[in-house]
Amino acid sequence: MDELKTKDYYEVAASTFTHIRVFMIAIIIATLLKFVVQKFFSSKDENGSAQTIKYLESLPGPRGIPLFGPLYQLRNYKNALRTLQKFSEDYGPIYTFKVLNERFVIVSSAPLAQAVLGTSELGHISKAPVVYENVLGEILREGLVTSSGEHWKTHRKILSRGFTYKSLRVYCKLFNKCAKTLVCNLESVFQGNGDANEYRPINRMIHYCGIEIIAEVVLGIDTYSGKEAMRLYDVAKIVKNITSQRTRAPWLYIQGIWKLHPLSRKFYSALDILNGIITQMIEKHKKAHENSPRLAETIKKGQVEEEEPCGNMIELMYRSGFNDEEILDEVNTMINAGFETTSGAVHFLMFLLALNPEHQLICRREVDSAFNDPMQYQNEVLSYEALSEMKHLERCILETLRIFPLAFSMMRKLDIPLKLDEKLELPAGITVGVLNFTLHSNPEYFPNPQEFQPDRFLPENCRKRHPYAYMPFSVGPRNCIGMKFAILESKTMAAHILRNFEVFTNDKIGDVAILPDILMTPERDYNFLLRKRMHVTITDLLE
Ligand code: HEM
Repeated sequence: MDELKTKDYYEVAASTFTHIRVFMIAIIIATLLKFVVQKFFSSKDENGSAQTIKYLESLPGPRGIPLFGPLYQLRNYKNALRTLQKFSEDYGPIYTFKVLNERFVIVSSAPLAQAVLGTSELGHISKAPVVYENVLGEILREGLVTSSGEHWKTHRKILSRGFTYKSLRVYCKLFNKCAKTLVCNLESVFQGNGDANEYRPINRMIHYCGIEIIAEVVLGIDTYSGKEAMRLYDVAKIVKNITSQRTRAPWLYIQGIWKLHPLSRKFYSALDILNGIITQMIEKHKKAHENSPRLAETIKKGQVEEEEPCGNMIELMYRSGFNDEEILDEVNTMINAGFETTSGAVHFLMFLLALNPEHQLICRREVDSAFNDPMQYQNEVLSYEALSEMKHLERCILETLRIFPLAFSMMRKLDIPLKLDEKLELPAGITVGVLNFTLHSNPEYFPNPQEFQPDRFLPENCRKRHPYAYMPFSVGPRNCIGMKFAILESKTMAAHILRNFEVFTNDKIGDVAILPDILMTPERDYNFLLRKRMHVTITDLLE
């Protein structure tokens, strides 16, 4: 574990650049070889009728440079999201390009996005090839994000039971507990030694709160002990950081190069530790539930209500008859899909509320009225109902995810042809993608898209919008299973922060580049000043 300290990671990452020339040569040779093999020895080039191919060829799109297509235009990593945005503006709602022999079609209108993501006719079309298979596939394997077909369908149905209304009500207590620890941690930073007016990052503390929640909900780790969750945080962070590094360096997608790279050793050691923690928890739960019937059996016997709330997800998986490998894959998936997404959203939310104090004030009024109501705040827990009532805070979260939709690209490899409209059918074999941030900044759907306007999400305004114009959680059969969980968790963290602090920032939106890692990631953490609020609660008065 010691050898996996973040400092070491940066040292190793630095060595990437000393090897860069060797890798550049390797990548050029490898890509040339791949091109030659695909061009001359493979029949996998574009499927579809001559008419479709002609149509695809006629679509606009960045042609870029031979072999690498628009990768050259996207080489400036800090600007890459803006470049993709510009492609949509320049080439319209559907455009195409090729990288090596792979054809990509990108759509950025709501009806076309619906045709891609809304269909269940395709069975469950595979997730995007490159990143999913080569990079994320190593961690998530056959988990929900990366699997397809019957396996996906059965697992999705079972795992959905971990996100029902009854389960969410149970998690609410835990969200509150972890959010209170977050407030204590923030207090110790801003009220401890040092300049009380200094602006500081808070991202690490928000992320730590996120992992505590996931550790307890998914793995059943008791976060009161703190130690286990901290270990999980350290190791999950290393796996994630290295994965991000790899996403930025396409030559590391090539297994031969990756396996020789020093980062891969670090990656596999961290992954082993992560899998070790999960395996330990699986064994623990197996022991604890040795004598209780597996859920599948009890349902058959009609003894358990469908809607029984979930204790934790390992228990749900074990009792539903998943084997150890399946549990490992799904737990890794939930940790990766559920931890940095939500905490990243809270980080962006705090930033946007600090930039828009008038909305911070409206949210705070909502929050205070819940905290001051003994029916809504009992035994130091904001109830599920209280959180559901915080409508303006919810609109601020939705608006935050419009501007920063963390999981920004939904790519699909077509297993069978896909009809986009009456005239156009995309052939099997190509990769089609929807970039939600381009839809979210389309003035046709969101006038003045650069402005923070939570009222866009008032019910009357939502009704007027195409259902596929807004999709931070994707839409359709493969939408985010954790959407309600994420909104409830974000609300709880934000409510506790706003109850205790006034939030300021000295950063501006353009100061920090947003990087297209696996998730949208600010190039550096935003800086905040948190001023402790003085409030007297009804409970205080009664005491
Ligand atoms: C703000 C927070 C979150 C955002 C923005 C988000 C976004 C998304 C998006 C866009 C997808 C679709 C990806 C695609 O189609 O390629 C997705 C899928 C998924 N998300 Fe989330 N997510 C969030 C939180 C969570 C949480 C808290 C969990 C679990 C605890 C979770 C678990 C999953 C899983 C398992 C899938 C795959 C679903 C499937 O393919 O059936 N997510 N998420």
